[in-house]
Amino acid sequence: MLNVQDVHKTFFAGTVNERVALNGVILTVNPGDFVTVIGSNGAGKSTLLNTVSGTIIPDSGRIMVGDRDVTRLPEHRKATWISRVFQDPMKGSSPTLSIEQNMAIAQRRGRSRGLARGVTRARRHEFEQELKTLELGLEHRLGAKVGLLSGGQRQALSLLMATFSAPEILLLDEHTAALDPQRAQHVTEITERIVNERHLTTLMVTHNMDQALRLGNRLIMMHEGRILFELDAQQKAEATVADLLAEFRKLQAATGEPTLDDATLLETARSAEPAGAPSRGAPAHGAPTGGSSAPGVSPEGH
Ligand SMILES: Nc1ncnc2c1ncn2[C@@H]1O[C@H](COP(=O)(O)OP(=O)(O)OP(=O)(O)O)[C@@H](O)[C@H]1O
Repeated sequence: MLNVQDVHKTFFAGTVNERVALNGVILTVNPGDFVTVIGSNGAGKSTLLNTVSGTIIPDSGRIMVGDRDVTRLPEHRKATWISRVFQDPMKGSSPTLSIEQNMAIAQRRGRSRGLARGVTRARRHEFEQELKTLELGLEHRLGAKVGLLSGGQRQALSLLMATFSAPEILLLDEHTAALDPQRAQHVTEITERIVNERHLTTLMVTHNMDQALRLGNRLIMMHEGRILFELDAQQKAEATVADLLAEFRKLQAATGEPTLDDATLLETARSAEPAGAPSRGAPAHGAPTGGSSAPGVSPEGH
């Protein structure tokens, strides 16, 4: 379980460049929950993931993984419990090592340091079985250098490696955003399967509204460092991309600032329903989150 308790983070506090990135985030992700995270530009989505993973230490508040207080632990100390897949397919694996060497390291992650000396036949067989599930033919290329793989193959491998050690928390940071639509779709399907099969407790940031609605059992929308509203599984099932876009537009009207960046518009254009399609009755005013500092979806409250 992940428990984010009233976390605040301000960059360059007290200077002209001050940026409030997290402004009292309260979030409980229960075991097996798959929470998708959307939000306006600079809403604090990445900073939230960074504070959970340990890349950034919050100014105040607490982050608990199970009953451990991990607020001030650096990233490498959290690696046993928290895994992350980044947007950049180049980040999750070592290009100069083979697929099996990368997998061997991933398997040992958080347990001991250094490169596994050799890969036993049993482990190789295990790796092959794991790779088969990706349906990319990588099980036949265990000795190939990872640098030779395509972005999509590499991202699928990163995802597999990130989930190898059965992390208590899986963080997905726009992990399909850099892929072309077809590969993004494939990695999305793999994500859904792995998370479900392994019952992983997952937090996924995405600019793709369709993906945010289709995947997971909860959705949160962030704005200005807070969780503005949350949809539960039922509400998510009933909501449409058009409903989510309407929420962004409401925010834009209230703040006078653009809330949708190019990445979101592009991703959304790919997946949005035809203009004028009837809403499936989305809870346009999503349920207030259990601990959200925002009273509901209404931007007027901010
Ligand atoms: N390392 C940093 N140094 C200074 N300011 C930062 C840093 N990281 C984030 N910020 C600022 O904190 C705020 C939140 O940024 P963050 O990247 O978390 O938002 P986001 O929701 O992920 O945005 P986007 O969807 O546009 O990537 C922004 O104003 C951003 O400029």
